[in-house]
Amino acid sequence: MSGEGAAVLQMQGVTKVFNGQVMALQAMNLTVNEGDFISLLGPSGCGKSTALRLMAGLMPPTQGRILWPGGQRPGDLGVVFQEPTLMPWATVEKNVWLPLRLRGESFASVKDRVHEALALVGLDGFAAAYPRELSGGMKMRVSIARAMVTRPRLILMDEPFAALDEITRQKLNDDLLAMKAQIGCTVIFVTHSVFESVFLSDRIVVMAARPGRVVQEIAVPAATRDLAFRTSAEYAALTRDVSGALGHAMEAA
Ligand SMILES: Nc1ncnc2c1ncn2[C@@H]1O[C@H](COP(=O)(O)OP(=O)(O)OP(=O)(O)O)[C@@H](O)[C@H]1O
Repeated sequence: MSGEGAAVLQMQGVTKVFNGQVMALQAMNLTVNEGDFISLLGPSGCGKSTALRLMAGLMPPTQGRILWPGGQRPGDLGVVFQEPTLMPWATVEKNVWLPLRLRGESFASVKDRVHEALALVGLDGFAAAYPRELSGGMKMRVSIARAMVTRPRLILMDEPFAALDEITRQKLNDDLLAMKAQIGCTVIFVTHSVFESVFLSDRIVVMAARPGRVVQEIAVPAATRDLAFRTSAEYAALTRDVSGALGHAMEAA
């Protein structure tokens, strides 16, 4: 499902100014519908992470409003950052347990859910491993399992695959779409990569810097997201369009 559901999040004229002088985000409007996969794409400093942190409720906007029409609150969100941020002293399963532990759930009472989340990311055989025993891609899978273990309706991802090699990144892109389909969540995904944004998204929000702002929204109407799409003329044409929009955004900055 993509983009056909009810609105889950609305940003209305959201502006964020840091220290009274840095306009990190200017008058951002965005409606996120249930089931959407939306990418925020733009150059460094255009306010992508600021937008995500505002959505997560980690700080308030300076102006404007963030509405949750379905009644969902920031506490129901899953968040994945560029660094996997795992606890090195804890096993994989204990890392994934963390959000449930913070809600007061004992490990024994949620062990099945933890293992389900690990199966979802293809790591069911690694529950007892420590982070140091895992590759970069596997650590990111653990981080995604930790975000999904509470079965949030909305997952915010801040350049989660930027530090990974291209092959691992493509595999995680494929797997992320499969996981999204399996748990039926909505995803907002920050990236610098035109290719990644076109492959993953229903809509791409192109942003420019100084001040950080939205310059264009581009729909990606592809019916399937697989190797055939990745190697199609349609994909090549879409990446050309999005690259062009990004080029304009950078000239305008
Ligand atoms: N806590 C803060 N205090 C002051 N300025 C900040 C703060 N956070 C972000 N900024 C500034 O706001 C602007 C937008 O930053 P933000 O991190 O949102 O951009 P970004 O598009 O995510 O960049 P990148 O792709 O490099 O992560 C930048 O000029 C940044 O320096």
